[in-house]
Amino acid sequence: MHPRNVLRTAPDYTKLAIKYKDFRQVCQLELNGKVSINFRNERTLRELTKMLLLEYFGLHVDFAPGSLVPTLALRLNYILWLEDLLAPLKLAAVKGIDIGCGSSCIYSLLAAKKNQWKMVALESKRENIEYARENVKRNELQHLVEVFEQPDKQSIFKSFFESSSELAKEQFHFCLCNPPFFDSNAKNPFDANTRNPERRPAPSNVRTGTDEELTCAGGEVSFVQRIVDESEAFKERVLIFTSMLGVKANVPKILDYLRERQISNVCTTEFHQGHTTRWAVAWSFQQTSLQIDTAK
Ligand SMILES: C[S@@+](CC[C@H](N)C(=O)[O-])C[C@H]1O[C@@H](n2cnc3c(N)ncnc32)[C@H](O)[C@@H]1O
Repeated sequence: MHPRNVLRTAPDYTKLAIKYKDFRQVCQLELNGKVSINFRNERTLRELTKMLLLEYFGLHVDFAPGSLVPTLALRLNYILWLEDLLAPLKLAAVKGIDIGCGSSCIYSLLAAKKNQWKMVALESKRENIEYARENVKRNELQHLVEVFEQPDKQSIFKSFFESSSELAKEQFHFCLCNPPFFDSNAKNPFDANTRNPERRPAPSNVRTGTDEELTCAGGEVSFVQRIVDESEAFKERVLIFTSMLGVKANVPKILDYLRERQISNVCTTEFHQGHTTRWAVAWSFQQTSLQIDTAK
């Protein structure tokens, strides 16, 4: 985990269960008086994420029924990596784009609340847009986060930059993305595995999220390739383009895709959270060299 991740030290769930009633209701009390958490239960994960966001960041967040429940440790690792990438630029005010913010709007809320970054959160799913806007409002972050309704699921930046939004005229320092992972064209989309079963234990968390949130034609590789394509069209509008990847084997595919387009200012990283590892790629068309691999 990133050295600055507050969840590097395991939270005291027993203390937190005493403090938060809704979280207490999904905890199990062990014979030794400590509480345990069943990470395989969706409701438990919801209450856990809600409670951690409130405890560590004072954020009140709700999720659309059935939608993706984000794990906080991973989202924080991504934000902290972005902080590291941006640090050499010594910017007074940071502006970012969150591609596919989900119903929680978690990345934009964290970026705004933790770092006062100004965020545009793009989302294509109607219900997620409504929840995301409500989450921004509930936390009084409307001055920092604008949720933009993506009218075309095939579009990444185009619809936004060509919209009449005042923010569309601005330049952004970064974009981030947790792309839909599974391939909707596959026979059994959810059979795709993110891990090598011989080397890594089974995931401890239940999978959450609707088909629409988790799948797209071609899976995450196609989605990130579309970000690369559109980054070429909008290279002057965003300084550092980034995306997360759910599978290690997809990292070289994206690096090859970037290389084929002669995009050479590139770096990668790994996000470690317990048994779960994720990867991320960053690229830029500007001169400022990106930090090289910083596995956290
Ligand atoms: C895997 S979820 C990530 C949600 C959230 N960012 C998180 O990490 O918890 C991907 C999100 O992208 C949205 N999405 C898919 N295609 C999109 C597009 N072209 N533009 C904006 N959002 C899109 C989906 O509806 C979904 O909410």
